[in-house]
Amino acid sequence: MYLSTIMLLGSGELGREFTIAAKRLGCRVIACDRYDNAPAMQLADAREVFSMLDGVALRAAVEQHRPDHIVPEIEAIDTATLAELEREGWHVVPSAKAVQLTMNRDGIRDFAAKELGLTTSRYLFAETREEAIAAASSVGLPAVVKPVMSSSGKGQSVARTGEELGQAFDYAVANMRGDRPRVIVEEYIAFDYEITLLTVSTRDGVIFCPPIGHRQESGDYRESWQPMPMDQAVLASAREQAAKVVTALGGYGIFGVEFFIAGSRAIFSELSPRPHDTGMVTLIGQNPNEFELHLRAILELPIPAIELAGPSASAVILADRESHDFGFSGLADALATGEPGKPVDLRIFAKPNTLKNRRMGVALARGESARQAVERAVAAAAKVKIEHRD
Ligand SMILES: Nc1ncnc2c1ncn2[C@@H]1O[C@H](COP(=O)(O)OP(=O)(O)OP(=O)(O)O)[C@@H](O)[C@H]1O
Ligand SMILES: NCC(=O)N[C@@H]1O[C@H](COP(=O)([O-])[O-])[C@@H](O)[C@H]1O
Ligand SMILES: [Mg+2]
Repeated sequence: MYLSTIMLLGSGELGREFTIAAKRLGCRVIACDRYDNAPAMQLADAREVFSMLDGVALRAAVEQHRPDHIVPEIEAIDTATLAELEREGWHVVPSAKAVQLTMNRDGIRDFAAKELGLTTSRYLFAETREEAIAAASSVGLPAVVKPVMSSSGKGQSVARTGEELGQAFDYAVANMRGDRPRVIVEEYIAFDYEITLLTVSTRDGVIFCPPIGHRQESGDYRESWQPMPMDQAVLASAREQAAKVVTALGGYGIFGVEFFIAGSRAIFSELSPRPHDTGMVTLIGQNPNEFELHLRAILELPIPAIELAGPSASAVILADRESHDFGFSGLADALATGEPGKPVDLRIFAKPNTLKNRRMGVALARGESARQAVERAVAAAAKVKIEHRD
């Protein structure tokens, strides 16, 4: 009855949109996450609640549901179990190697810089405060310090002096995920702008979405826009590097490849072997969107030319504090800002609780230029209010 059975490891907002795409094509979706009622679970055929870092529980869920495709949606997964499952014949998207290398910054950075020769910032890894401070002599100051295992900017800070490097190390270790106190100390790049190049590895070759520009605050994205107007030679360099890395990682699916653009250089930063949060902008302007592209690539279905309706943007809706009883207001005002040819739309993720700065939704808009689309998305997002009742 179903086209295919997909097990999602992680069930947040990205998994929710992926589930919608999969349901539209008649797939069966099993949504897994560490907490019940996660956004994708609300739409899936079945759910399993366990920590994705618990290899025993992960294997049990796979053996119970027997998915055709295991689709990671978050970074922190027991990748040793995924590698074992792949060896036993289960299909891990895009490949266990890609998931394993990208879970930790040290894995993907060394692979990109040393094995593939991509352009990256100068960097060193440190496991003690002293090593972090000593890294300044080769990396330079200011330097960005991040836990090797973290995402969405957690534990990340910029150090301007040796003393601050020590503090940045302590901060990274206090906010890391997992139990390996290891940080990357990397050269601070004073970039002109940064992009996500959504790169799709398909049965028929590698294809690219129009580049997405974004603005980050505290290591997490606030607005993204598409297309980012770019110099063609720099875009060509980013594409070449992205194609090289996704091909080397193996498997089919979409990858969010992040670059800093400084002058004529496209500097590779990191990559997600799955849809990217900044790529939510594709929900309003791009056809197929990033979730549909991921699904089509995984199922080895043909992908038509990627079309962009016009300049588009997304702006996040963040919570300001923790709450377990809350609602939303202002949606009508936000949606009323839509105009013919310049639509405005919303996604409310329906996460069961808020936390300070937790992303609860996103506003989407089109405009005459990317700049105008951003202004419209930001204005719509600002109209949506979270009403706390506790
Ligand atoms: N070396 C650097 N120089 C300048 N800015 C940086 C550097 N590294 C990171 N940043 C800034 O911090 C942001 C987050 O960094 P990065 O993507 O490495 O972290 P992350 O926690 O993996 O984020 P996510 O998982 O949301 O992509 C970058 O998008 C960029 O704006
Ligand atoms: N940058 C990675 C990213 O955006 N991941 C997305 O956020 C969810 C976790 O949200 P939460 O922390 O609010 O539970 C993940 O499940 C994924 O959809
Ligand atoms: Mg990033």
